[in-house]
This record gives sequence, C-alpha cells and structure tokens, in this order.
Amino acid sequence: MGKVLVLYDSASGNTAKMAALVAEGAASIAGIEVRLRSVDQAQAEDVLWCDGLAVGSPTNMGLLSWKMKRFWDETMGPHWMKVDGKIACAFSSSGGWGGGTELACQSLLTVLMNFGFLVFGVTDYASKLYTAHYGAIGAREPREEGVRAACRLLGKRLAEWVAVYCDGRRQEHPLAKPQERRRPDE
Ligand SMILES: Cc1cc2nc3c(=O)[nH]c(=O)nc-3n(C[C@H](O)[C@H](O)[C@H](O)COP(=O)(O)O)c2cc1C
Repeated sequence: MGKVLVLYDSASGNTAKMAALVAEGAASIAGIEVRLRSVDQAQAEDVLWCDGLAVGSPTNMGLLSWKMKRFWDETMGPHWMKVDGKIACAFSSSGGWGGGTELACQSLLTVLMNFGFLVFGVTDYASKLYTAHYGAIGAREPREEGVRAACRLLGKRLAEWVAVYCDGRRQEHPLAKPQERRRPDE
C-alpha cells in the first residue's frame, strides 16, 4: 500500500489549509495511506515511512520558512542518503500574487533534490487559469476554487505516481486516464 506524507509549516494557518486539501487529493486515489503532519509534530520517521512527500511552507522572503529549513537541516540531516528515490512535490502560500510563491516552491524542491527525492510538477489544469506546474500556490488562505482544486490535484498526482512507481499500478498513470485531465483551453 503506497504511503503519502503531507508535511507543512504554517504560522497563521493558510498553508495548513492548503495541506489539508493536498491530503484530500492524495486520499482520492484508492489504496493510498495518507499522513498529514505539521513541521512542529513531524519526525524523521514520518519521512522515512513515506513513498511520496508533499512539502508546504509559507513564502518567507521568497523562500521556504526557517522552521521548514531547520527541519531538513537538523531533523533530516542525519538521514541524508537514506531517503533517495522517494517522490516529492511542493506547495506554498504567500501574502499576495507576485510575492514569490513559486520561488518558495522552487526552494523547497531544491532542498528535496539535495536529499535525492524525485521531484515533479503538474501539467494538467485544475480549473480555468489554475495549474500547479511548479507546485500548488495560493495567496493567503485557499479561498478561490481554482487554488483549492490545484492543491487537490497536486496531492492526487503525487498519489498516482506512488501508485504507479511504488505499487506497480500502471492503470493509475495519468496518461492512462485522459478523461480526468484538463487542458489549458478547457
Ligand atoms: C517573515 C515573513 C516573510 C514573508 N515573506 C513573504 C514574501 O516574500 N512574499 C509574500 O508574498 N508574502 C510573504 N509573507 C506573507 C506570508 O507568506 C503569508 O501571510 C502566508 O499566507 C502565511 O502563511 P501561513 O498562514 O501558512 O503562515 C511573509 C510573512 C512572514 C511572517
């Protein structure tokens, strides 16, 4: 049974709300076990446990938060070279559009790549004008249905990759389910 961890930091609750939506999307794929953990409660064992990981952080100066960086520096540092090959993606909440949300996702992906994770983006559109090419992004709390759908789609895609590459369930490959995929012009 594939295992997905949604790990997040959130100072004022916005990224936490996105995390819940990412977890909901991951749980929409049958046979996937989902854990949701804040960075304050997460332990290295949670990361070692999972096959797929979605990491979320508030955008801070266009980067991941210091708490999330500390988790990877101090909690996961001793486990470097023990988590290679797990599948991972990123999401972030910023104060406003243009505030560096995708840069923050990129900084999360950079950390994950350093640890040997296989990171990905999503080509599909979650709804008109909303996608998650570099991770799911939002400004403040996820109110817009497009942002909420992008969070769910990111989690769903993570669970699909886990199902395909960790559980050998090729029927969960997104290319095998074209009817579920939305193009930019739809
Ligand atoms: C130290 C700090 C730095 C921030 N830097 C940025 C930033 O670079 N760009 C931006 O748009 N918002 C920035 N913000 C605003 C947060 O990203 C925003 O309020 C976000 O929704 C908070 O998410 P949270 O509720 O999960 O903590 C910053 C907030 C703090 C506290």
